[in-house]
Amino acid sequence: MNKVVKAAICQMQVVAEKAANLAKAGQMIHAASKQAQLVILPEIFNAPYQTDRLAQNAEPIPGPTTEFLAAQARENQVLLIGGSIAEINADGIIYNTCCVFDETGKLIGRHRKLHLFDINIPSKIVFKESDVFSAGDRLDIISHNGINFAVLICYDIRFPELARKAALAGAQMLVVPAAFNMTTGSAHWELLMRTRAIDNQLFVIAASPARNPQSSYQVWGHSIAVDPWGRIISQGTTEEDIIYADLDLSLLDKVRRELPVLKNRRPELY
Ligand SMILES: NC(=O)CCC(=O)C(=O)O
Repeated sequence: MNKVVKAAICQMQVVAEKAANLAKAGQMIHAASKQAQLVILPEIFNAPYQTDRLAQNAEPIPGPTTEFLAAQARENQVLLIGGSIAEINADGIIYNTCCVFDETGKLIGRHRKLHLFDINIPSKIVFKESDVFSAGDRLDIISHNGINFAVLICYDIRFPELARKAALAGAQMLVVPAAFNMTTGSAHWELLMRTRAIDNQLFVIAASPARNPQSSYQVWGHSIAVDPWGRIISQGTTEEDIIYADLDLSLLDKVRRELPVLKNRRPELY
């Protein structure tokens, strides 16, 4: 296989007004489409990532935000990993959900966050996603134009079994809409993305929002693309920006051939 995928991460600043977030996402997707075929948005890109604001911004799928994303994918001819939104289903259950659209605007994949971000680090950060969200219950491999990938949403990346399951099911890349915070982001963001890439010898592409001083939840930023050897291909700062990365899928075969850790596993022992 010798295929280079041109990816773009839209590290957009998320503000209070949904219309402004959609407008910003649209501008960034359009700009990114000039150079990239795969475009990624961050977690909860259409509304503030605050537990007291998520339910009021929840939408059905299909709904206004996913219709907007479908149109963006179609008009800009990109494979669009639509960050995530608060999804409300017919029973009133709310999920943190990523939708993936192909270049015709067709919904080709959906991932509901599997691990809810409930943490309490005294005098640093308390966050309880489970006050609002219910957890998803499945992991899918999405295949499109010879690219196989899994979507993990933010906190999902901390669970090595999940990433391993995706790799063993054929994922060549983990795409991670995210919104790490200042405390855990500074400690673990880069390490986790690089570790999952090394563990599983695949690409990891993680999209954060840009930092917004007005937000109650301060994001870490530093959107990142990592190759199967664990090298950082490109990384953002805390500012709004589009981060580009060329993903040479032939590297995956090379790394797995030369250092065959996936083949050398002894799953019967652990
Ligand atoms: N939105 C999230 O899931 C945040 C995850 C996070 O910050 C972490 O440290 O994990």
